[in-house]
Amino acid sequence: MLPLRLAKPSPLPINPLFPLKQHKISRSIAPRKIFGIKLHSHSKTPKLPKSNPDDDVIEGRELEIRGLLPDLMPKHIAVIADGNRRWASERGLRGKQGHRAGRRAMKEVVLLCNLCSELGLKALTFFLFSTENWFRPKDQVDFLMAEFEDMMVSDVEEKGIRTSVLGDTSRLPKSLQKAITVAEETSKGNTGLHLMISLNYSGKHDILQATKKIASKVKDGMIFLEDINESLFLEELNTKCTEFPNPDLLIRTGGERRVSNFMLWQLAYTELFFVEKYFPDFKEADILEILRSFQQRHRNYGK
Ligand SMILES: CC(C)=CCC/C(C)=C/CC/C(C)=C/COP(=O)(O)OP(=O)(O)O
Repeated sequence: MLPLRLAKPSPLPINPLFPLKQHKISRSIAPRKIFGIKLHSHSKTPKLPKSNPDDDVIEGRELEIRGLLPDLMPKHIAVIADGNRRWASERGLRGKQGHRAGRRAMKEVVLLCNLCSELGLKALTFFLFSTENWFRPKDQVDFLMAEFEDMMVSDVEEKGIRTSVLGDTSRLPKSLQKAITVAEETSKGNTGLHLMISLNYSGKHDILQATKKIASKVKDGMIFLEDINESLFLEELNTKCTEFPNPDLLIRTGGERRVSNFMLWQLAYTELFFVEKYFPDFKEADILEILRSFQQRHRNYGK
């Protein structure tokens, strides 16, 4: 595991798909809103701005996205967005302000990953509320629930993004459950990035509930014991809503180096990146640097 301290970006790798024109990025495309943030694109799946020979402007972010290698793009990124309260406390702010700042940082990550979907990134999962988080002070839990609901209603407006919630939603406030159902229903046909938000999620619970469903199918004679294998198991996990359930890359901000009961089955061969920064300070440049670093890792899946 790499105790990643975000270092200076390494030189951009040459991208064989964009070898000649990648230094000329057009600004001329009219902006539209994604997740409350302006984006230069028109279509449902965001398009990277096209090169324009008459335009000498270099947009750093687009340039860096173009520098990534589509063949080595992760299909699924998972994020443990940690350190929001510590960020607030160090600034003499209240925890709520830290979570609001985290929400803004989350929008930035979602926006960037949505742009990366054109290069092959398909899914992004945020671990926002664990089954253990219920033990936090009630006013903090209530605030987070209200924020999650607001996020479902206000932020999940982006046309290309599909939203799903992972976890046992039955314990969430009824109004939040309703907002989740609406967000999932209205976005289910979207073909851009698949944003998965873990609420009241526990990796152990996910494995247990899958085991119970499989056991009951065996008991009812719907399947044989011999039918149980990894792919059948995956079909019963919370991540069954995506074609890419196993994250290729996990990012945890906030300096802790553990997975905290998150996607325990799905993380078996995930590349782990631990970032010292608190989540509200986690910016586009950080995720781009991690993507470049990920593309240089050798993955042999134990072979
Ligand atoms: C809509 C909405 C609220 C969006 C995103 C905000 C966000 C990133 C929430 C993460 C929630 C959470 C319980 C983080 C872990 O600890 P912590 O960050 O609370 O604090 P700590 O690690 O400093 O103790």
